[in-house]
Amino acid sequence: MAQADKCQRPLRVLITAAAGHVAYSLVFMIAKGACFGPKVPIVLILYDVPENQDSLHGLAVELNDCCYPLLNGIEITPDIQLAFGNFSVAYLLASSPHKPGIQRGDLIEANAPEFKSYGEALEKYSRKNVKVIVYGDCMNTNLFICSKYAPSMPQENFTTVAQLNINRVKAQVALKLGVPPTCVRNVIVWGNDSSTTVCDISKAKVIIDENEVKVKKAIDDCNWIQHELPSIVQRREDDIVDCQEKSAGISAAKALAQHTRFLFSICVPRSYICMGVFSDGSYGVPCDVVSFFPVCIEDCKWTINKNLSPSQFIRDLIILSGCELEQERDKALAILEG
Ligand SMILES: NC(=O)c1ccc[n+]([C@@H]2O[C@H](COP(=O)([O-])OP(=O)(O)OC[C@H]3O[C@@H](n4cnc5c(N)ncnc54)[C@H](O)[C@@H]3O)[C@@H](O)[C@H]2O)c1
Repeated sequence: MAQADKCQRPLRVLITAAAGHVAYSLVFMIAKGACFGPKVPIVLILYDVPENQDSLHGLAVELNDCCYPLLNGIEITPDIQLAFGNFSVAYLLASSPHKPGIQRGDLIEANAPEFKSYGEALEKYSRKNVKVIVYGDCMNTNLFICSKYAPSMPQENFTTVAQLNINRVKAQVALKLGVPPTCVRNVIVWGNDSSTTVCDISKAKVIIDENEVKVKKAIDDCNWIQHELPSIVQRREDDIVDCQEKSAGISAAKALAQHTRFLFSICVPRSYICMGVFSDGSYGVPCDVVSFFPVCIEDCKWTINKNLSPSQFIRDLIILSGCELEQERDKALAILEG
């Protein structure tokens, strides 16, 4: 196994809502090298509300007891200035979990002030070259708000995570075709992370009996592809919450780890990569919203992949999801600015 580089300065990684369910799985992924690779030493900065500092202490004890060679330190704080004052990568996890019966508007209302305060803290206390990964319900709108209140921070520094949606599509396609999910590639998701997320398998391929074929051809069921598959993926989080009364934890952390490895070019993908990034108007998505797009990564910098030509059916769905993003952005701004 690769050894941690003892000469390298540890990477300082901030996690917000760190006493929560998603963070509980994520910290172990980071500490064992699943996010930044097996050679990068890590200091974790765990930020949560004062009432949950005991949980953070318990988490730190568990992490220490794992004896991960990469983990060089754990800092725990309810102080936003301390948390945001010295880090290189932040996972800004939303604190309002999805619950049965909760409306999307309620989540926007709960998240907007929190991500405003994260944006203000980034602006005041953080270096301008940090990378910020935003995750959780309404993540694309949360990123928009966070970046708006951190105006001197380049927009390229911010991304949201589309990988869980991609993994969910891959898992369903694999199930339908009776193959392992690793045989499925080139799934794309566009738009918002909501009931309008666009699952696009028009370019996806699958290996069946050692031959790579188009997923569309292998499935050959237009209704399943256009309606049933997106509906399963969009309902997935509700299904999990209904069963275990909390959000997805392990699968969310795995998606965050994959996103990180792509973003920092730690692994070279065999497939399209998708992320939530600021729109430049590509594919008819309005400018000034954050949307899932296929992206290319070079030297840890993303650019929107503009070489794809989605079908008219997919284009219409992307535009619909873009309209929802505009509405959510405007709702969040109205809450914050009156
Ligand atoms: N869409 C999906 O598929 C999916 C999957 C998993 C998680 N999620 C989302 O990810 C987010 C995190 O989920 P979770 O299960 O970890 O939530 P959780 O309820 O387990 O944890 C939330 C944490 O946030 C903390 N918190 C509350 N207010 C805070 C504040 N002002 N500042 C900092 N921390 C604060 C709480 O103390 C708690 O530790 C939620 O939005 C959840 O819905 C979405």
